[in-house]
Amino acid sequence: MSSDTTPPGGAADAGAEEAEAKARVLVEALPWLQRWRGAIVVVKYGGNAMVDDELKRAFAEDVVFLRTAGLRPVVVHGGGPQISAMLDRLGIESEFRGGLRVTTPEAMEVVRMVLTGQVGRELVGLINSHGPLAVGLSGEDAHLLQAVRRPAVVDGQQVDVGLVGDVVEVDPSAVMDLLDAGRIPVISTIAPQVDGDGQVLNVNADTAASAIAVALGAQKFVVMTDVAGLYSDWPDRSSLVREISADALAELLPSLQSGMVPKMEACLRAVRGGVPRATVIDGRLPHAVLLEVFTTTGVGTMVVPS
Ligand SMILES: Nc1ncnc2c1ncn2[C@@H]1O[C@H](COP(=O)(O)OP(=O)(O)O)[C@@H](O)[C@H]1O
Ligand SMILES: CC(=O)N[C@@H](CCC(=O)OP(=O)(O)O)C(=O)O
Repeated sequence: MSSDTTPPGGAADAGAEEAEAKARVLVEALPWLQRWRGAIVVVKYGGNAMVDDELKRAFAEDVVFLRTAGLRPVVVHGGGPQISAMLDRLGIESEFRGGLRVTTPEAMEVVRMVLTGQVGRELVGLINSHGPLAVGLSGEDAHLLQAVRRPAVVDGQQVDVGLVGDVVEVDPSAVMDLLDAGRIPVISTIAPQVDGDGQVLNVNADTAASAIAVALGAQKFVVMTDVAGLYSDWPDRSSLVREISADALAELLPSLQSGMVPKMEACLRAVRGGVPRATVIDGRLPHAVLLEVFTTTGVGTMVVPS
């Protein structure tokens, strides 16, 4: 409240400036609220946002915000660090080859337990602290995902990595049912093996998320990571890419390394599969999802059709 004892240019002006800045932020969101109303947005939750308690809560708020603003968010989560921690605790060795976890039958039991029983449950709980919104499901539910076994590629050679798969079929009907009921589906990416007699496979969560985005006809696909986005000349920090076409990304892909490869491949597949926008965002930033969806500049690297 203003007071006649406030000096000119003092607290009253500062208060007015702050109010103006807040109003600007809200008004900036208006065209995006209009544009994304009713849109299915698939968010791959991962990286730091999934291990830091404050970032976890901020992410849950973002998803509830999206839903409340009339969008239809679908969350697909990873859990690599949590799987590694549990395997360690149980004294089960775990190594990655060509970016994929070598998955023995014993490790597969842990992958399933951690993704569906731990990471998924925690996220459902965080979202549901805002209301009865989130419902967790795994790729095993209602034929959501089906996969075939795949090898890793190391130095150009195929290497057997055990119970690891690639998604070949998505039946999104269970997810659509939940969306139609106003819920927020939270998906863990365990996939039954095609003709596998009940065998389940460990699939990369970025890749599975993009297959789900395509099958749902999502209008937007967002992948969280722990860097500001894609760098064309990693680790040169001045080479951050704000927007890239699918064709330019396809050209750049062979030169990329490590964890960025499945993320950018996932974005490329999503866009080539008909999703108009795929963005890699910095999950270290609190409320990165809100900033991406409701501001004009967005955050991270956006992949668009060529
Ligand atoms: N061209 C690049 N642009 C951005 N990050 C890159 C690039 N090449 C390699 N990286 C590395 O990839 C990491 C992202 O992959 P990863 O650690 O697997 O992600 P997450 O844990 O979020 O799934 C970044 O933190 C960065 O260290
Ligand atoms: C085959 C394979 O490597 N699967 C991954 C699945 C989890 C995942 O992808 O989690 P992030 O998104 O957190 O990395 C794994 O076992 O770690």
